[in-house]
Amino acid sequence: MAVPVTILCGALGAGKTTLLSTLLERASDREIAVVVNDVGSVNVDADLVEAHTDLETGEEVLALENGCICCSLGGELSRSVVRLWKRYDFEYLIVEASGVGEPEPIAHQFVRGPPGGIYDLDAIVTVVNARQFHDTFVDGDDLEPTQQGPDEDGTRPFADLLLEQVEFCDLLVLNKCDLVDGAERDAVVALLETLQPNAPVVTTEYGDLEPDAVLETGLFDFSAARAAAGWKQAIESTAADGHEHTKSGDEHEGHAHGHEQDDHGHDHDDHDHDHTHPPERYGITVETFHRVRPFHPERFLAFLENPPAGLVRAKGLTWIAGRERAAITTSLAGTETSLEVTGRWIASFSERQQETYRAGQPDLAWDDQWGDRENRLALIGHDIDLEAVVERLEECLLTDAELETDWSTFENPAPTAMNERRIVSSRDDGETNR
Ligand SMILES: Nc1nc2c(ncn2[C@@H]2O[C@H](COP(=O)(O)OP(=O)(O)OP(=O)(O)O)[C@@H](O)[C@H]2O)c(=O)[nH]1
Repeated sequence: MAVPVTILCGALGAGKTTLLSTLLERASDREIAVVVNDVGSVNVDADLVEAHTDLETGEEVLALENGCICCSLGGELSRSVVRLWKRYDFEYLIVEASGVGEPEPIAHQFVRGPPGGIYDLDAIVTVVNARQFHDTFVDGDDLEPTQQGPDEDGTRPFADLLLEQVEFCDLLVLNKCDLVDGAERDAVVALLETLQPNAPVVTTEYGDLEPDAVLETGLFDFSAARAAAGWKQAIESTAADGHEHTKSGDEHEGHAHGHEQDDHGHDHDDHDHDHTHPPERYGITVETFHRVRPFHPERFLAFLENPPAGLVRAKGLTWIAGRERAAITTSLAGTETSLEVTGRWIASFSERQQETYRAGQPDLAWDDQWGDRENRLALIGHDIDLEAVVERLEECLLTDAELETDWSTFENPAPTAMNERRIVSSRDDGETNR
C-alpha cells in the first residue's frame, strides 16, 4: 500500500516545525517518518523534531543538508524518500519544506517522480503566519528584511513565493492567531479564501491541532491544485466567457476587462456563464484586465514600480511591446513583481507551426492582427477601487499613435529569453503610493 504523504509548506518562521512537533507528539502511536529541509538551519529543526520523537536524524528523521528541496528535486529529495521507504517500515511521511520552497515541484515529485509509485500524496498543507500575512498583504507593508529568506536562486520575490504557497495547497493552517485580533484574523481568512478558494482554512495558535485535522485528509488533487488559485479562476472564467476578445483598437468602447459588477457582486452582463466573483468581504475584491494591445514597457514598468496601495495580487500573461515572441508572466505580490518569460506567443511561430498549435487548442482566442498576443491579468485587491487600477493599466497600453511607431525603439527592461526573469520592486523613495 502506498504511504500517504503530507507536505508542510509555509514561510520562514510561520510555525511549520511547531505544528510538526505537535503532530508527532499527538500521533505517537503511529510510525511517522519525517523529512526536514530547512535552508540554513537544518539541524536546529531536525533536533527540535527529534526532541519529540524516538527517531534519530539520519534515520526516520531525515534532514536534507544540501540546501533547498526545490534545487535538489529529482535528485536528493526523490532519492532520500525512496531510500527511506526501502530501509524503514513506517505508515506515514511528512515532508517539511523549506520556507522558501515552491510547493508545486515538490508535489510533482510525489505524483510523477520516482517516489510516485510508493507514496500517495495526501495533502499540501501551507502554514501561514497570521501577523505577517496581515501586515504584508492586508495592510500592504513591505516585508521586513529579517522576514525574507533567500530563494533558490536569489531572484524570486519573497512575497510572490508566500502567495504561491497559499495558491498551490490543499489546506491552509492559519497560525500565530494569538498575534492578531479577531477582525484582523477574519480579514486574513477572507483574503486566503480569495487567493485559494478550494482550500479549507484552519485557524490555530502554536500549531495546536489534532493530527486528523492535518493528516489523512484525502484533499490532494494535482490538477485541481494547479487550477485552484484565485487569480487563475478569475482569468479562466473570463476567458471562457467568449466575449472577451476585442479587436485591437476596440478596447475603449468595448468590454474587454471581464465583468462589470454592481455593489452586490453580481455581474451586469447577460452572458450565460457560471463566473461569479467571490462575495466582497472585508474589502477584498477581484477583477480581471483583458486587452488585445501591448503594454508600453516604460509605462508598465513605472506602474509596477509604484503599484496602487491595496493591490495584493496581480497575475497573468502580459504582452509588452518590443517583446513580440515572449509571453511574459507578470506576478505581482504586494510591493514586488516578477516578470518571467514563461512561453512564446503562438503568433510568433511560422504559419505552419501556428496551424499545428492552433489545431491542438481549438478554443484559443485569436485576433486577426495580433494572434494570441494579449494582456490578461487577474487583480485581487483589499480596500481598493480595482476599476481605477484597470484605468491605470489602460494608460500603460500603447496609444493608437504608438501602435504605428517602431516598438523596438522603446527603452525596454522586460526579459526576452525563455525563463529569464526580472524583478521589479516598488520604489523606496517616499513617493510611492504604498
Ligand atoms: N506567538 C506565536 N509564536 C509561535 C506560534 N507558532 C510558533 N511560534 C514561534 O515562532 C517561531 C518559529 O516557529 P517554527 O515552528 O520554528 O517555524 P517554522 O515555520 O518551522 O520556521 P522555519 O523552520 O524557519 O521555516 C518559534 O519561536 C515558535 O515558538 C504561534 O502560534 N504564536
